[in-house]
Amino acid sequence: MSYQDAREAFAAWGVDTELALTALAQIPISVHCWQGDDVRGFEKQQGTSGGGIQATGNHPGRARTPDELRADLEFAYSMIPGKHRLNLHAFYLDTQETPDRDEIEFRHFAPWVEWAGETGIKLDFNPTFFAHEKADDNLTLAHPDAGIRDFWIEHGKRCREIAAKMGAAQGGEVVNNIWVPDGSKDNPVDRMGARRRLEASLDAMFAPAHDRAHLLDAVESKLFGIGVEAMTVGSHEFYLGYAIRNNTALCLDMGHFHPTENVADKLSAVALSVQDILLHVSRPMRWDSDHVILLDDSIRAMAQELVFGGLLQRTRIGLDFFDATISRTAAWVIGVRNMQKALLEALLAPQERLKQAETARDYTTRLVLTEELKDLPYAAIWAEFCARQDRPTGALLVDSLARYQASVTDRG
Ligand SMILES: C[C@H](O)[C@H](O)[C@@H](O)C(=O)CO
Ligand SMILES: [Mn+2]
Repeated sequence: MSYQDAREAFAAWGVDTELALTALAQIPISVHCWQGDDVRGFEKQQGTSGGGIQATGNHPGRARTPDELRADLEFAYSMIPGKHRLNLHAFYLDTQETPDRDEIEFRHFAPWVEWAGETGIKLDFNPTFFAHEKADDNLTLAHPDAGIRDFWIEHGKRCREIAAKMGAAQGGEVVNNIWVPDGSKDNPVDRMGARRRLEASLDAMFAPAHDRAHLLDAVESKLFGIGVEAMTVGSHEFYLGYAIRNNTALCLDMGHFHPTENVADKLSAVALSVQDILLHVSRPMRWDSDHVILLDDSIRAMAQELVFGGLLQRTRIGLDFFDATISRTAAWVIGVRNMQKALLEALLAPQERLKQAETARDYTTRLVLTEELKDLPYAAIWAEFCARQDRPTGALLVDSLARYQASVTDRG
């Protein structure tokens, strides 16, 4: 179907496709660097992946150096319409030096900052509280040993400083998201002690003030991980309270709740108490398995809540998945484009009409509408969005992804 025909089909429902296309072009997605190398990072001394997160698979083409990762990212962005961001983890530093986590500085990320300036791809940041000998027992900020807590507090402080400097360099806000793996494999007897230690460590880490225009602190909760099945210290309730008390952003990772929970439903609930929200859009399969996101009901529901709830302005959309069984660059492209497609569908919905039916308690009309809307020609609008930004769709996309993958398969 042509764009013009599709545009008329939506106009018949009172929807202006041009407005939707303009809105979609303004939604940045923070692409997670760690899909490119299976969450290994570029420190000279490598630890285990740790923290209950693990990429599985051995597809050829893993980025082994910062240059390879940047090349892969540039290719991925060239397949994705719109202007997006890069979410960098601290252990992706790019330097010949070997600073420990409590010694990293802004200069260790200079090549990334330079690249961001050249490409216009702005950075977000994350401290790395895993893959390190001082995190081997899945305790960092909540560790009973004050020396280990201090080590990680220093890491967190330095990351906040680095992120704030990145923000100053790129002229805007950098999200610095904190996730710690801390928890307990078996039933603990002093949950309160662990949570008090985590709270005190976070307080110490957040004590230095930074310009809010350059730094947005976020905290990420989790239900459980491999090796911390009995308790995660930084649970949802813990961080929801912490974010409210301390005015930080709250990060909701779609893989960090019970598999039957509807994470989209949480957006409007937490938005009443928390100003800024960060999403880690992911696809858990039976557990926090971090599969590449599909254009499925969970993603559609998330996008609809963002749009219908008027939450786009105060939500930063980041992705979090890593699959080493398929082309890593294709994984990025598929995942980001699926998030965009879900947002486009939500932007193309006759929102007021749907809400009117619900307010009038006319649930029959609401149901007829939601089901009939599924037949609208979204693909033609998406194809137009890609065409206007010179991005491929369909067979052309498949060919481009395959060609790039073939060019990196001989990496050792
Ligand atoms: C690498 C990320 O920081 C990590 O995936 C974290 O965000 C997470 O979700 C841990 O389960
Ligand atoms: Mn996450």
